[in-house]
Amino acid sequence: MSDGALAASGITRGFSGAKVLHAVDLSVPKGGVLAILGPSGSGKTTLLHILGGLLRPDAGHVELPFERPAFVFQDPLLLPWRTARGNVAFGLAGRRLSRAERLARARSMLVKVGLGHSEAGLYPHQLSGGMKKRVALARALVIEPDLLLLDEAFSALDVGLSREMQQLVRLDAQERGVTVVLVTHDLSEAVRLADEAVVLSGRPGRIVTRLSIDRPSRLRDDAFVEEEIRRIAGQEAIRDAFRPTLSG
Ligand SMILES: Nc1ncnc2c1ncn2[C@@H]1O[C@H](COP(=O)(O)OP(=O)(O)OP(=O)(O)O)[C@@H](O)[C@H]1O
Repeated sequence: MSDGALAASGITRGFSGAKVLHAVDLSVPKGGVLAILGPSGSGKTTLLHILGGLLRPDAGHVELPFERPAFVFQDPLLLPWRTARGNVAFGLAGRRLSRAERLARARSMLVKVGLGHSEAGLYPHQLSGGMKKRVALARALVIEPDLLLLDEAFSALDVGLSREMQQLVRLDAQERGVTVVLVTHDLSEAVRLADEAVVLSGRPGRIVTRLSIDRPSRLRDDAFVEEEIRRIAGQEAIRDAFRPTLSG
């Protein structure tokens, strides 16, 4: 593919002789949102790292036609010696921007993730887990990525905040045509945000089903999301992947 799509074919990967991913094929059109779902240990994070070029597959190929990929890792990985504002501005370090401009952009992105002036000056050890996650998201968005890779980016947030952050990503993706790949355990997050989802089997992870969520994401209200989850949850592959969540 040469139309700006992210494309992966035959992705296989193991660690110390144990196969974690087997022959995964997927593609995401430019500006599309793909969710990766699957049970714990099915290789979702490994696949995300391969799609972002952080890890090489043992076999297979990834086409990665992007200039500014940004990751939000499961662990926020903030620099402990920098404030929230400093951590976000750090993402802009390579740009030809004055320090004042970098800090101004960082401040404004922190406001978008709901962190005001006083929080912007706090150090990571002074931030709650949810606040750190928001700083990590701001650090990714501030560089105006053309590929955004999210690994459980909203998982430590309460429901309201998680929805707000999802909305922020959705708007950013729509306005700038960002391609987004997100790993999640939360089916409702996938149904709200993604155009397509792939579901991995237990280890070694291979794609057992693909779902498409056809309604434009801005038109997915709570009733649609609930109905779609019911429909999807009826599928056997999804029941297997989400057994602990769905039975709760
Ligand atoms: N760097 C590594 N070295 C050795 N084993 C690894 C490494 N990275 C991942 N693994 C193993 O690969 C398997 C898949 O891990 P991965 O984190 O990709 O799964 P996951 O589906 O994202 O899991 P979870 O949902 O629990 O986060 C696990 O058994 C893990 O222990």
